[in-house]
Amino acid sequence: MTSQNDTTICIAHVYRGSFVHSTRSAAVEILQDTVLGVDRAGKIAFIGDGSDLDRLSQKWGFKPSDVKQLGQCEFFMPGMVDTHIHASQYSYSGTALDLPLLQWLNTYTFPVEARFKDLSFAMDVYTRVVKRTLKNGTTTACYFATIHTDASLLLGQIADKFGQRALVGKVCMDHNNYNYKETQMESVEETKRFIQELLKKEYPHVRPVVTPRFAVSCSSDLLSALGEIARNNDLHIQSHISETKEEVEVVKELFPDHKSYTDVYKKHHLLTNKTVMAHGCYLTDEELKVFRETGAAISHCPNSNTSLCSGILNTRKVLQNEVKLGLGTDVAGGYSPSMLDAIRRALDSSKVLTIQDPNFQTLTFQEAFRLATLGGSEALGLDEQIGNFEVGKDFDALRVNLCVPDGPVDVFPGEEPMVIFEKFLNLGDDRNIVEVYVAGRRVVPLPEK
Ligand SMILES: Nc1nc2[nH]cnc2c(=O)[nH]1
Ligand SMILES: [Zn+2]
Repeated sequence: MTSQNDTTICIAHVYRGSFVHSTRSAAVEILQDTVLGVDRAGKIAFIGDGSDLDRLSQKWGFKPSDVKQLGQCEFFMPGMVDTHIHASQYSYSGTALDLPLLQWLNTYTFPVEARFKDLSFAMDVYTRVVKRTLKNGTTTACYFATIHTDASLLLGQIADKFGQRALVGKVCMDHNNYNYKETQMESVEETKRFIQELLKKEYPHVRPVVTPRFAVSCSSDLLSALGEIARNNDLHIQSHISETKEEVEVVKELFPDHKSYTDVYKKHHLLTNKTVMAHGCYLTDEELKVFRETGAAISHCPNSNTSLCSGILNTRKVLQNEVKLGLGTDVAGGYSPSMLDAIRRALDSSKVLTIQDPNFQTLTFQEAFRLATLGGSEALGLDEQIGNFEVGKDFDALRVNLCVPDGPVDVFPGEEPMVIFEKFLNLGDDRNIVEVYVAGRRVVPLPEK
């Protein structure tokens, strides 16, 4: 189906059925019996009412018989955005959750990350994490790799091959107690090489992100150099902030001339409207104000925060301060690579705050869904392109079917669309995510072999 209309847009696919998404004004909007057309470039060309199909087909030059009709238990939702995931930690996800952060890094994380010097190990782990997250509905991932440039480039290549939208960061760190680190000069030179080589590939949906690991493992000179690289190349930045109390204390000792942890990043030009900082459990109101002013975002990683006993992010306070907020799995501090898990853990951790203070306004499931989709796109500065179903955005979408044979969810007669949707968020899994699209390309089911 490739006919042209008078605006010369070629419609590649048309879908009819229910579409569930967030908008700026509604955490969840359910569009029933809706028709959505995707053009050859993978962008949403039109959205209309099912009753208007004949007029739409004439206007856009497609045959009504070419329309793909969704089933009764099916709907489309936007692809999920994992704003913080360590691809290099995927091999031990689901294990090693018995130590606090700084000990956990030295005991489990650094020895595994050091292995990515070996490109065949990198190939195996990175292929598996990209496939696993795609199957679970992550259409966009903001990845930490390791300090190794070639393995980090390989992650970009693999994301491109399987069609995942990705920001990929070569990790930078020039001091810690362990033997897994670079000199400041290596870190800077290799970051420049990584950016140059990744951009040279011209992958349509894979971009580099400047990645100081965190202030604990980076010298002031390294942080400054990375801030400058990001500015000179107009790049995204990612790091960690205020995840644990102990870490906040260490940063105070390392950077005694700075007002706060946030101030350390701000003074090194690392807080911009393309920055995403993971965790932020212990940020003060004053620090949140700096986030809002700079346009920097927070990635809320609730599974990790609980699994490493790090803390609880007060998401309500972050939202009230109008700081951009997305969700992250933070594999492997978070044990699950699934963004559905991140939604559930975000709800759980918010409920814990309500248990502690009954006046605390618990996050709703609709709000958690928004964080996993549109919120994530805002946090990564990609909301002009992805995050919901708006004409002109890329078609990044999950086709969800709650009635798959032997699936994890039972649907009963007469259940309302919002109930079916809530069941998917709380009970669904990858068996229900029957198709995944990134920029109009179907990437799940995964290619055979
Ligand atoms: N959760 C988590 N926090 C960090 N802080 C610095 N590095 C890491 C990491 O790999 N995981
Ligand atoms: Zn992390």
